[in-house]
Amino acid sequence: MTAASSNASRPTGPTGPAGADRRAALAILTEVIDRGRPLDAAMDAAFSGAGAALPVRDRAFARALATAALRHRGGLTRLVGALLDRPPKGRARQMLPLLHLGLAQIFHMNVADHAAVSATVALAPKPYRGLVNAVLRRAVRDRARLASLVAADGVDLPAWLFTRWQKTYGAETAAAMARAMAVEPPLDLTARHDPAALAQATDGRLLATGSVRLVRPPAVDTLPGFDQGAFWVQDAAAALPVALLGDVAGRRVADLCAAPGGKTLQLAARGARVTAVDRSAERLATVRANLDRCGLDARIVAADLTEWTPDAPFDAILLDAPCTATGTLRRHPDVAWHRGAADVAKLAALQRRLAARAAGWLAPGGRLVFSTCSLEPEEGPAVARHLAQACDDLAPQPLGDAAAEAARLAPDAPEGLAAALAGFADAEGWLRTRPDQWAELGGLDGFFAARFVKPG
Ligand SMILES: C[S@@+](CC[C@H](N)C(=O)[O-])C[C@H]1O[C@@H](n2cnc3c(N)ncnc32)[C@H](O)[C@@H]1O
Repeated sequence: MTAASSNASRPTGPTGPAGADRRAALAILTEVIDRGRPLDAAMDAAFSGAGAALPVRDRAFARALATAALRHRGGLTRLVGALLDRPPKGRARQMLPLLHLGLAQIFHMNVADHAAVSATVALAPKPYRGLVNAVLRRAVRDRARLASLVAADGVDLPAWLFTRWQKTYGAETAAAMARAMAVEPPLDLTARHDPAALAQATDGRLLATGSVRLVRPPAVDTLPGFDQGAFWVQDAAAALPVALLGDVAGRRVADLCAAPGGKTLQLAARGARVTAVDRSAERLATVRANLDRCGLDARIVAADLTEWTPDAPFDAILLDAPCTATGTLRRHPDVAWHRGAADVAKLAALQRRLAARAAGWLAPGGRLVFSTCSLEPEEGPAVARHLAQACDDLAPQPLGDAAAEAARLAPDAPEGLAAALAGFADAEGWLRTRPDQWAELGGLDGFFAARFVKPG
């Protein structure tokens, strides 16, 4: 196991037929890599139909294995290159995902070498068993030499992304971000009412910002309070943009680009009269299901925001815009391989367009927060600057010190939230979180948020 291990290991519990877990992992990885399917969708597909019979323990292992193979894809590709005399051609290329799975177990998981090798070889079609066996055995034998080949900073990420991060954040921070991306993240929950009670009930850690953090959690729907809607899953950084809107109780609030709904739930739980807009009816069904589970309500509108117009202005607006999501690679490592530099430019243009439209829907005296889960400056500070320049009647409200932030928060905000927000301010006063921050607590997703006010 290398220093950047996912620490993923086999959970306890009954198992299904021999090899079913690794076969599911192979199906997931093949869907993601060969067919460009998002990891979550590929997992849903693998665990439905015949896959629904797979025991919880096998599912967890399949999920951990496929995720580790994607999280370390850059390094695994390099390892395969070093282990094969020449790149595989034609049908032999089909063995690549299998080799990645085998090597992920050997280098990044707590799996015994003999089990990693024999169970992976068993999945190979007969003509390729010898090849897979030879490659994996050689990997075990040469582990120390090979580990040094994949020890370089950023080796697991596609070059387009790591080079960008080095340019934007500097070599040291980019390396720390890449290291943080290689580690299995904790599970963060947002409480509907009482974060302290939720932390106690789930044996979690109450963070200064009010989120509850669980390291090595059981399945979410087995946690106490799930059926009663006491919480929803939301990274601690993803919960911050709503806090920037301050006290929303009784206010008309637009949640633009709302699905799957973490921020809609936060707003509704704080007493806002929420209009949640998203163009995906399918994803809005998840918002509705989560609202129902938590006993909350919101007006849901399925519409394209480049065309939709509200019938009256809003007291507050959150625009959590579509983005490359490079801040969420800890949970969605597939994103790095499905996106490229051209997507950054394309999505940044859409963000500018949506932000300018949203600004026109804000009532005088209202606040607007623009956010993305991207680490790319074009999808954060550049959009915020553009909005400030393009809209005469909108003023940026930079993050201040802890006292200034405390005065802007809702009266029942968690005690440590104002200081935490102040600590996340970048040089321009926008909110910027990075995966290497709060490392001792298990890290954070990368988020950007900019706050504006429309003078009354
Ligand atoms: C980053 S996700 C939003 C996450 C959400 N705010 C949350 O906290 O759960 C972006 C969303 O934007 C939606 N979207 C993308 N383009 C859109 C458009 N032109 N109009 C409306 N929604 C759009 C997508 O369907 C997607 O659900």
